[in-house]
Amino acid sequence: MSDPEPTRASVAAMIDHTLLKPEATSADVNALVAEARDLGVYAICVSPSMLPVDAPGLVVAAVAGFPSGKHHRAVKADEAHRAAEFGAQEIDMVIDVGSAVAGDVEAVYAEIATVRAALDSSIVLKVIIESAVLTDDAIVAVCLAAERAGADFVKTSTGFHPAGGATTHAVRLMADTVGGRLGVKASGGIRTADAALAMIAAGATRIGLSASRSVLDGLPS
Ligand SMILES: O=C[C@H](O)COP(=O)(O)O
Repeated sequence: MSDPEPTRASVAAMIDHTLLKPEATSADVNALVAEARDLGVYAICVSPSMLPVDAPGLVVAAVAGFPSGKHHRAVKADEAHRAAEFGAQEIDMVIDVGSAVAGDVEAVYAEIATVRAALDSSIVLKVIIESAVLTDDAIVAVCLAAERAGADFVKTSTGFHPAGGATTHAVRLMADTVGGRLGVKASGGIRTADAALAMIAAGATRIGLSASRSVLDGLPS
């Protein structure tokens, strides 16, 4: 039997409603929380400096090593640990993409494992791989390293890289590699309902969006 057609509510339940702009203020975060409630999304995702966030009923995610990933692994681990202390239930960490490009998968594994070790096992760890700058082989290798290091999700993109964000090709490859064992989060540049539905059809189990309202407004209720 085929899966039921996604609805506004079912897609909302997969969304991390995201605000990661450098110029974001506390008032902007409060507005994000209010909109998240109104839209019925799963989680909000913010920068760690904006924690704690008063958002009862919503999962709170924060990023680590964002957006470049060019932070020492100990810094990412400390940032993730502190974010969890300040209420984050999920951490979206950026890998050192250069290590992945260079084929140094063990370096990528080591930094993910370092962040994982800094977090209670109840904290969901998502690994941002910046798929737009990786070859297919590198995407597969990094996804397998993330699984080995104890990540819960692999995630396509920061949304801040000039090479681009999520593609259905990358999501499908990531889902084919670790789907069913790890979640797959599509994020970066998803602006329409059709784009979100294409990501879900390709295997995404979570969608990261700053444009949550306009995406959901394009779906049937
Ligand atoms: O991590 C999530 C992304 O930053 C969201 O990107 P977006 O603003 O292109 O939706």
